[in-house]
Amino acid sequence: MTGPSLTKDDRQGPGGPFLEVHSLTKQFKSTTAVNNLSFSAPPGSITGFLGPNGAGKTTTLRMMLGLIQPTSGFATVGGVPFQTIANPARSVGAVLDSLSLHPKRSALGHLKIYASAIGVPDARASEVLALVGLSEVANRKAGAFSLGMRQRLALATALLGDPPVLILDEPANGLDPEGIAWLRDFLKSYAKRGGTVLISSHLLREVEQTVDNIVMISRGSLVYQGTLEDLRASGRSRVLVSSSNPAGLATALAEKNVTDAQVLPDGRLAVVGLRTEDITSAAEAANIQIFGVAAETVDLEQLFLSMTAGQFVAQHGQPGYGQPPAGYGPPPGYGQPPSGYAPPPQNYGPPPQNYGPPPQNYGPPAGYGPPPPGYGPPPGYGDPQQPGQPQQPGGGN
Ligand SMILES: Nc1ncnc2c1ncn2[C@@H]1O[C@H](COP(=O)(O)OP(=O)(O)OP(=O)(O)O)[C@@H](O)[C@H]1O
Repeated sequence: MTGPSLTKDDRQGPGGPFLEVHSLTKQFKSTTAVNNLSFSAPPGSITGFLGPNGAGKTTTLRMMLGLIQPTSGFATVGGVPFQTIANPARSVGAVLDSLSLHPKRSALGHLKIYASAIGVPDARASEVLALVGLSEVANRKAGAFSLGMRQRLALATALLGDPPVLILDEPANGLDPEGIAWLRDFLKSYAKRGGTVLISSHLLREVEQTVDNIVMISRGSLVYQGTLEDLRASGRSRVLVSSSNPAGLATALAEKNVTDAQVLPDGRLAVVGLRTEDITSAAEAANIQIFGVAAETVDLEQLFLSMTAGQFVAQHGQPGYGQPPAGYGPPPGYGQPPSGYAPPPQNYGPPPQNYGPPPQNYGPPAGYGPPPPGYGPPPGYGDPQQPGQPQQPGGGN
């Protein structure tokens, strides 16, 4: 990595620049796609930018790269506003859309064209092909490439300027498990050398093995920013207790300083932070009979779905949801929100009546299936001048 064209007093980490977003907002007529969003991606690590479909990820990335104009707010690389960076392709490598290739042009030929456009020597084209493992097919026509090979070629294009920052929109889309494993290793070694990586996904599971940090959004607003480790810790196990007196048991546990115990709609008490044997001994001491105890672990995907569930409530227009109750946060019984958990947006609706702890076979919330008819990129989405081209930052609005 040669380093970007930034000034000396840039916000640099030990190995590379911070990527930062400051109060970004984007309004498309009546749609607020991104709402006062701030976050940062530190160098030397991989940050996952997560949110359900339509949450505002692509819009955010496009604003960060100067491809569309924010309604307000701005993004910086190493402390420098993106628009003022002298040679953006050498500072930030980005892949937003799937690559549009001339089918008769070879992979090497394609890269040479981009190399000359950003002013790097032709030899760099062969170097990046090697980096993404495509040297053997350098002269093969791109029209015959699989989706996975096209993804690699798009990445190679982003790497041409040897940038210290990579921004990839849903890079795992269409990759088989082997391709995902390859991408993970590639990004990890890039970050290990000091690079700053931001990758978006609508599936936490897809990037769980790859990312170090998480920025989670729902309906354009931040719901969590922090380490994956902290998010995991917040989804820690709980114990579900059936007893003769759930409220009495909660009181008995509170006397032992366990305040994270809540009575569920089915009458069981959900307790976080105490071992089963400690719960039963507290029950015995309080003369409460225990009928059954079940330990439950919440997985990350469940947590992700519960933290972004408000988006679906709003999107699918379920009736009767007014303002959120005070202090609305993650579902009851799931312990304290993770340290980076942000308060829900103002217009975040309350959970549906039956919203509670996810059942054992908890799946996506209702409506999380196929998008409603007609859902898709809105008209005018994308860059009309260069449909599907790898995004060379700094384009028009
Ligand atoms: N050019 C546009 N004109 C009008 N609305 C838009 C435009 N671009 C995006 N939107 C709307 O903004 C919201 C956020 O869209 P965006 O594509 O940024 O979400 P996303 O999180 O990237 O979703 P996905 O994972 O499906 O790509 C959506 O409601 C979308 O319909």
